[in-house]
Amino acid sequence: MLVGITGTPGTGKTAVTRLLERKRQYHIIHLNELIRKEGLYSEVDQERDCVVADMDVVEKRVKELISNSYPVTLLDSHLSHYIADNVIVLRTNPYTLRERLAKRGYSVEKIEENLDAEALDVILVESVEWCERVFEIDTTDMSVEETVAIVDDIVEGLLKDGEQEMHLRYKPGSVDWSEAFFD
Ligand SMILES: Nc1ncnc2c1ncn2[C@@H]1O[C@H](COP(=O)(O)OP(=O)(O)O)[C@@H](O)[C@H]1O
Repeated sequence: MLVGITGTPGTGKTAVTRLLERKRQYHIIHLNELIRKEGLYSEVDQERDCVVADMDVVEKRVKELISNSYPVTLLDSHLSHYIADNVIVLRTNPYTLRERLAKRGYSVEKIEENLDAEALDVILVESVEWCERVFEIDTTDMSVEETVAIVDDIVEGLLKDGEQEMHLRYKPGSVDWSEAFFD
């Protein structure tokens, strides 16, 4: 089973999947690294300082890499919802996100673009459009370990057909930054 861990940059996808990697419970693909390492992109966006992934090629490569030795492969990327049917969307309050992205040295424009995307639920909406099952976690006041524990619970629910309960608890649309951010 392929499960995407998606979300706006800075919401914690890498921190969460790196910690999960240490537990060796899941096969984990860090998709952005793979795209750069294997050149799975069609162009380089100089202005945004990023690459434009060739999603057909990327999807094919991910399917090749899915390991039969693990029941679950986690796909870490803000693009994972274009590939996986099950996705967990990590959310972070835009004010907290601003601090995280500023620490990364992002330009003001890049920070604002990402904060708008988070505040407007862009990745959540795309996920609901593209994926069969979508879960949403507000990680703002959580530790990485707490987020990992919830991801574990959701994946276990998916494996045991117990996703209904998880779905109620982490249903998409439960996070709303509009009041906090647009007042
Ligand atoms: N509850 C949390 N879940 C995930 N990351 C968190 C959490 N709280 C704080 N963080 C921190 O936020 C940062 C998120 O960065 P990163 O994992 O690279 O994000 P992304 O991969 O989504 O771009 C990390 O420094 C991480 O330690």
